[in-house]
Amino acid sequence: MHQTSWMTSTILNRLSANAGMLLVRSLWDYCPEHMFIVRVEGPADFVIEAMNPTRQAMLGDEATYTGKRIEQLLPPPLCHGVIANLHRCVECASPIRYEEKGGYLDRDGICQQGHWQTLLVPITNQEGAVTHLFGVSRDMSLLPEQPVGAYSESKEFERRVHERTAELVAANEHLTHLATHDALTDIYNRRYLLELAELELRRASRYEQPLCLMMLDIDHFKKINDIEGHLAGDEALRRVARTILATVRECDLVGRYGGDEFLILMPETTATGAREIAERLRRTMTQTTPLTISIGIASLEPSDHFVVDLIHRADTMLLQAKRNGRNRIECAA
Ligand SMILES: Nc1nc2c(ncn2[C@@H]2O[C@H](COP(=O)(O)OP(=O)(O)OP(=O)(O)O)[C@@H](O)[C@H]2O)c(=O)[nH]1
Repeated sequence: MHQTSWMTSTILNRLSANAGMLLVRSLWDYCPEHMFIVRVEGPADFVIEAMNPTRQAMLGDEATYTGKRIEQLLPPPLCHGVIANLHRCVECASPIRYEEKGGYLDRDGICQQGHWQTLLVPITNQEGAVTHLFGVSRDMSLLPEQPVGAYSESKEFERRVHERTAELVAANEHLTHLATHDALTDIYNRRYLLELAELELRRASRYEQPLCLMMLDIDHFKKINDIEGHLAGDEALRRVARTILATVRECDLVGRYGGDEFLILMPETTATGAREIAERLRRTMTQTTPLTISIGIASLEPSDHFVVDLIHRADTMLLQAKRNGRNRIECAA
């Protein structure tokens, strides 16, 4: 098996367990390459378990990273590329090499462009299942120093390639943002939210975790358009989006479903928890804006196979909230 072949090789085989541990520890602590360990929670679900000091120096303290999922730490589209490679390594259950580029936030929260060459090694349990992935990444943005005066043309060429690559990466990120976000409110658009929601639903079903969906709609929104004009209507939609983002948790997925309807998918949240968040949102909306909202909540049931099942129940509850007088919350039992 790949994962044990190095253990049986010559010199390591002669080391005592303690010396072996010291060797691993020295490599981890002093290696100038980035090292990390990721826990495999599902086919497309990966949690950071550890990062060596080199990686922490670039991205932030271990405490900021450990226990977090890749998509919580890296912005799209970089996180999609990373998850795809992690998934590929789990699928083939053998080491893979790849290059990745993209924007990320450094330890000071500043957006940087990264370029890494990574070796990913699967770690299996006794049953042969891949439980963790060990990665070593070389930071390709750290180009080797060249002698002063020499290769100036190639340096200039490299500088232009870097500049061009950075422009392309930025343009690519911009296009990805346009394709995944609603142009008016800048929250997720319907298509992308539903795509993410299907993944969340599969994950929650598989691990039997609670999941709730909130559908909300502005009360008498048509009147704002009719009386104050469409620009005022647009501003009301942006305001609702901002209020939602400021009220829900970071891991909740917020998107515009269409018109004045918004969806909020809340992972690891029970119906009771969702009702509390919905009540907070309803109250904040009435206290900080001239608007009121109605909310329908549905929680994941074992018979749900697709997000549309949840949407259907949340929509029915929303309709009930409207019928029962608006500015209220209804939750599917
Ligand atoms: N300004 C603006 N209006 C929009 C946009 N998309 C949809 N609308 C309007 O949103 C309104 C939706 O109204 P409804 O949800 O059907 O009804 P309502 O007035 O909110 O009434 P209740 O939902 O029953 O409380 C319609 O007038 C649409 O024209 C948009 O992007 N901008």
